Amino acid sequence: MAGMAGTVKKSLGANRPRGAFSKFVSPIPRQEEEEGGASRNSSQEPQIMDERLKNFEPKIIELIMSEIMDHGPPVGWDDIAGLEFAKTTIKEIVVWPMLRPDIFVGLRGPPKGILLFGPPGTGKTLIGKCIACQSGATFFSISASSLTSKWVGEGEKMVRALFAIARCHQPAVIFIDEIDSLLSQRTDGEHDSSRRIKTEFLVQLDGAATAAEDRILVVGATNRPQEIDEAARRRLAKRLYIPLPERAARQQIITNLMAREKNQLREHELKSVVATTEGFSGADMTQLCREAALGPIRSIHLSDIATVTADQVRPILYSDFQEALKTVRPSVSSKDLELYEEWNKTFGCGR
Ligand SMILES: Nc1ncnc2c1ncn2[C@@H]1O[C@H](COP(=O)(O)OP(=O)(O)OP(=O)(O)O)[C@@H](O)[C@H]1O
Repeated sequence: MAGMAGTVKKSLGANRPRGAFSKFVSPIPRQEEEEGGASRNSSQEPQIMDERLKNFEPKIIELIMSEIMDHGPPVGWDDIAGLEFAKTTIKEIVVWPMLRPDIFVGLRGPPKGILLFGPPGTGKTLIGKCIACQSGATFFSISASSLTSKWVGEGEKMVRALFAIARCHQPAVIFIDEIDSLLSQRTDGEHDSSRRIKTEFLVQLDGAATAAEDRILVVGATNRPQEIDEAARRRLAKRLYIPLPERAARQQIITNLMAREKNQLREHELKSVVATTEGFSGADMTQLCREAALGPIRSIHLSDIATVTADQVRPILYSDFQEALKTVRPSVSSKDLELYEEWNKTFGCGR
């Protein structure tokens, strides 16, 4: 994962800038609460340790709160260019039900798991985060490969603790990147530990699905949907294709990014960049803009770089984009795209 959703340092138990529905009570004491606790009226303190977490090691809870619970800046629907079908579907099937659980009951009940699939860098993580922000939910974001590699031997416990903490912070969105590495259909040669993590994950997913009152949504993201086995596919009932950005979306990405920079990109020049970037992902577009933004800096004489003032730096020009296009290439091959289209036709829930 890259970009705005991933760059902000996460801090332990910090309050998140969320919507009106947001709520956050840290289940572990914060530093100042421990230190200053004696001098305050302790009867007015909220109950800090949630009963439901008492069987988990504080170390694991702390790890999840600091590394997995996301406290970054909020993401709105307008920050995500294009993807109108996916955005509309998601608002209807998950965001509204999270905001109005009273009317989305019975047949209108939300799915407990959805799958976002498509090429890398197309905004899957942004969508996951946006769902959480727009529904006032706590956002937990984890890469499945870190469950199997980073926390060797702890993966299973992590999964259990993650769902338990999410249950204490409802509504909650658990975003699992590279979910294919957790739910792959490969069985031979599969390590015992990864099989146990997978089993635990499916148990937790089923648990969340049967407890109708739990407002926990699992959002899985993958660039390799064909690796996901049938059992997991069935549980992630809503499967949405997140394709490469179309022309209008590519234009919006450039416009949004350039709005914050000094530039002299004219309308027809913008259109020309958009036309030449067919096949670029959202992440490629962002990379292109970053590269073009370096153009004005590169044009400064090396001996002046230490003394130049910010307003002496020239605006970003069309020629900077032309130069950037020589080095930034699309990262997704057309062969890969065919695979996604094919999988979407067979298993996707959409157009
Ligand atoms: N549709 C989009 N609108 C705006 N920005 C986008 C879009 N898609 C991608 N980006 C840009 O690319 C960056 C990477 O996107 P993101 O992490 O959401 O992709 P992803 O699909 O989750 O990729 P991966 O599969 O590699 O994790 C974003 O932070 C953003 O800067």
